[in-house]
Amino acid sequence: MPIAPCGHKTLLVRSRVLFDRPKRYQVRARLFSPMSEESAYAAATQGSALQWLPHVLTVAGSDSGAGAGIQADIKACAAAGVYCSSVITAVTAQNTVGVQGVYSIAEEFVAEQLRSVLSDMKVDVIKTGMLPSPGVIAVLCQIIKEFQVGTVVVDPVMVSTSGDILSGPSTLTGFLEQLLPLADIVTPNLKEASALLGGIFLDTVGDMRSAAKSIHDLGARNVLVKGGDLRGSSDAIDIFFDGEQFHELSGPRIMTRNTHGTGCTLASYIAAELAKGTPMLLAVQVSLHPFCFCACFTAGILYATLAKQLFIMIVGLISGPNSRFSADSLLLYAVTDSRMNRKWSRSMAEAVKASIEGGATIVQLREKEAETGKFIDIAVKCVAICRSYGVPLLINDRIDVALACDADGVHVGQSDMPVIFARKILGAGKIIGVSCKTPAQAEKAWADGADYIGCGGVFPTTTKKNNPTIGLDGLKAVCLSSKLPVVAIGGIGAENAQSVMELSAPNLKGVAVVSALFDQESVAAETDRLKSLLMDMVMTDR
Ligand SMILES: Cc1ncc(COP(=O)(O)OP(=O)(O)O)c(N)n1
Ligand SMILES: Cc1nc(C(=O)O)sc1CCOP(=O)(O)O
Ligand SMILES: [Mg+2]
Repeated sequence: MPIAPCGHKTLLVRSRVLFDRPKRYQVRARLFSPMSEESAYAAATQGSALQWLPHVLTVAGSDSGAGAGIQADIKACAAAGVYCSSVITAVTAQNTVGVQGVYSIAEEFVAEQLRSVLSDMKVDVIKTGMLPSPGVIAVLCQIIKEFQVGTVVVDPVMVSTSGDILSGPSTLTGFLEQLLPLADIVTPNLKEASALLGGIFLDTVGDMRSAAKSIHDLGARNVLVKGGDLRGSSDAIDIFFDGEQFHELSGPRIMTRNTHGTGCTLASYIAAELAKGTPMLLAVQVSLHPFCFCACFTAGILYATLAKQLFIMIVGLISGPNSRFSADSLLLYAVTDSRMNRKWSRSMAEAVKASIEGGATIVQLREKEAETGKFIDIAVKCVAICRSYGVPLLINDRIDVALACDADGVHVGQSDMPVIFARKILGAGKIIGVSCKTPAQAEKAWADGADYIGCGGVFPTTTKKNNPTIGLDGLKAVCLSSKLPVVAIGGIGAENAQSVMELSAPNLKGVAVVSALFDQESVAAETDRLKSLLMDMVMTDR
C-alpha cells in the first residue's frame, strides 16, 4: 500500500492500517506519542512493525536449562508484552542444579551481534546479564554510547544461584568504571552488592540502604538491592534508591531453594516495563507485584523461578489487553449512572454500548444501588460489550465485583478499599484508579501502585452528593504534584472541557463524565460531540 507524505492525521491513520499492532499501541502512536511526520513515514515505509513495539535488547548468557539467562529474559519480556532481541555473550551448559560448562563468546562477535540489532531496530532498553570478560563490557559500553541507547538496566550477574562463577573478578573494574555510570538501574542481590563494594559485609536492612547509596555514588542512577538472601527476616525486603529517596519494598518470604533465574526474570520485567514508558519506581513495583497476591508468590525476590515464569506468562495471556494500562485511554472516560438510565428508559448495556459507539475511550460502571448479584449480572454483560470494542471497563468501588466479572480494573475513592490492598488482590494485570483531591493523596496513590488518578470535583456537580469542588486550581495542584496520569471529573461537559484540558499539565489525560453523556437523550451523539472536541484539543496541542 503506497503512502505519500501527507498530513499528520492521515499518515498515522493509514500507517495504523498497515500494521496489525495491538490497539493500545495504535492509540498511543496515533494520539499521544506522535512521531515526527518524517519518522512516522520512515517507519511506515521502511521499517517493520517492530518500529512500533516496545523493545528490550538483552545482552546475556544462554542457559541451556532455560531457567535463567537469555531464555528467562525473553520469556519475561514476552509475558510483559514487549519484544525482546538477544545478544549472546556466553553459552552455558546449565540446569536447575548448577553450571556444568561455560563457553564465552569473543568480544568482537558480541560487538557484531550488538551492531546487527542496533543498526536495524529501535531498541528502547538494553538489559545486561552475564558479561563474561572485561572486553565484552568494554565493547558493550562503547556501543551503548555510539547508538545512544535510551535506557540501560544492569543485572550485575557475577555468581549463579548455584554458586558458580559467571563473571570473574577481572570484570569488576569494567562494571565499576564503565557500565555502572551508564546504568539507569542496577539490580544486585546481596552478594553482588557486596562484590561491587569491595566485599563489604551486608547483614541488615540498614546495610542494604548504605550499599544502595554507595552503588548510586558509583554512577548508577537507580539502585535496587535485593534482600532475598538476608538472614533472619521473615519478609523478603528489597531496597530501592533513586538518589534522593529510599523505598523499602517488602513481602512475605517464600521458603524455597528454587531460586534459579529469579534475578534475570525480575531485571527483564523491569526493563520491559521501562520500555513501555513506565516510570522507574512503578516499573520496579509492578515487576515485583504480579507475585504478591498468590499464596505461592511473594513480593521480594525469593520465588520459585519456574513457577514464577509460568505465572507471569499466565498473567500475560489471560489478562490480555487488560494487563497493560495506557494513560491514553483516559481521554474520554464515561462513568455510568443507573438513575439516569432509568430516566431515559435504557438498560446499562445499551448506555455503555452507545457511549463506546460515540467514542468513549474507557468506561466505569458506577452502580450505587444494585445488589451484588444484580451488579455482577450487569457487569458481566458490560465487560463482554467493552471487550468486543477493545475498550477497558472498570468497576466503581467493588473489587469483588471486578474479580467476578473479570473487569479490566477498579476505581476506588479515599474511603473505599485502599489502593495497596486492591493491588494485592487484583495483581499487576488490572487497572486501578483512585480519587484524589490533594497533592498528598496523589503522592500516596503513586507510592501505593495506582495506575491513574481521578481528580475533582473540578466544577460543582449534582450527580454526586456533597462533593467538594476543588476548581481548576485544585486540579492543577494535583496534576503538578502527581507522577501518575490524571483524569478530571465533576461537572464537565462540552461547554467547559476546553478550560479543563487547557491547564498546562502534561499528565492531565482527559475528562471523566457522567451526566453530560448519560443524562441525555442520545448518549452516542453527546459522547461523539465531546470526543470530537477533545480530539481537536489534542491535535492542536501538538
Ligand atoms: C474517574 C473517577 N474519578 C473519581 C471518582 C469518584 O470516586 P469516589 O471518590 O470513590 O466516589 P464514588 O464514585 O464512589 O461515589 C470516580 N468514580 N471516577
Ligand atoms: C463520581 C464523581 N466523582 C467526583 C469527584 O469529584 O471525585 S465528581 C463525580 C460525579 C461527576 O458527575 P458529572 O459528570 O455528572 O458532574
Ligand atoms: Mg468510591
